[in-house]
Amino acid sequence: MNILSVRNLKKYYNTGENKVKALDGVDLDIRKGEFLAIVGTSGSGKSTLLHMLGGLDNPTSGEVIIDGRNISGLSRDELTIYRRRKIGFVFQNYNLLPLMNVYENIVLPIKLDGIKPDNNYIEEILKLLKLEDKKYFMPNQLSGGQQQRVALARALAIKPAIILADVNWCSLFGCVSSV
Ligand SMILES: Nc1ncnc2c1ncn2[C@@H]1O[C@H](COP(=O)(O)OP(=O)(O)OP(=O)(O)O)[C@@H](O)[C@H]1O
Repeated sequence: MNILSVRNLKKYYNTGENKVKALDGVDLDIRKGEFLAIVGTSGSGKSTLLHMLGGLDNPTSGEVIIDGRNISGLSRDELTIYRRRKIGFVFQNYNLLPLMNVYENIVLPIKLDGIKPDNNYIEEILKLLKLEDKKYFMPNQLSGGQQQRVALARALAIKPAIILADVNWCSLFGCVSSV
């Protein structure tokens, strides 16, 4: 079963005289449980694709079907709810709320939905991501990698249909950096 399908997806940006064809007819099928990494040079359209898949921006044309539902047909309000329940996002800058601790950040999307968090499940995720001793730490007390894992924990906590992660190669696979 396909959990995500994309049909002839286009995104053209019009900036004055210049038209940028960031996506020009993308087709994609991803099955349940499948992991797909999209790699490409800077400016090749990865973030644009991610935004279209997550319903964060409207495509020029084409369809995005998540878990059997064509998100192009949803109203803004329906899309907000669908996104919160079905799609886990991990943004490149993590988007953690600085005045909330690790636990509060993780359960925020669940609480926004008016649902009581399943604390046993949250504990499982914290353990899986080696964050159990950081539960009450504030984001600024965490390393970059720990912050990224909190963002992943928050994405997992809603038990989403898909997770969309905008991560860089180094933070995923590790690389030597010099300052
Ligand atoms: N809001 C916008 N208005 C106009 N052009 C845009 C806009 N957003 C992105 N673009 C253009 O679309 C193209 C794709 O950009 P995008 O951010 O998707 O690339 P990317 O592959 O994610 O790059 P990077 O790896 O550097 O983050 C670029 O040429 C960029 O200039």
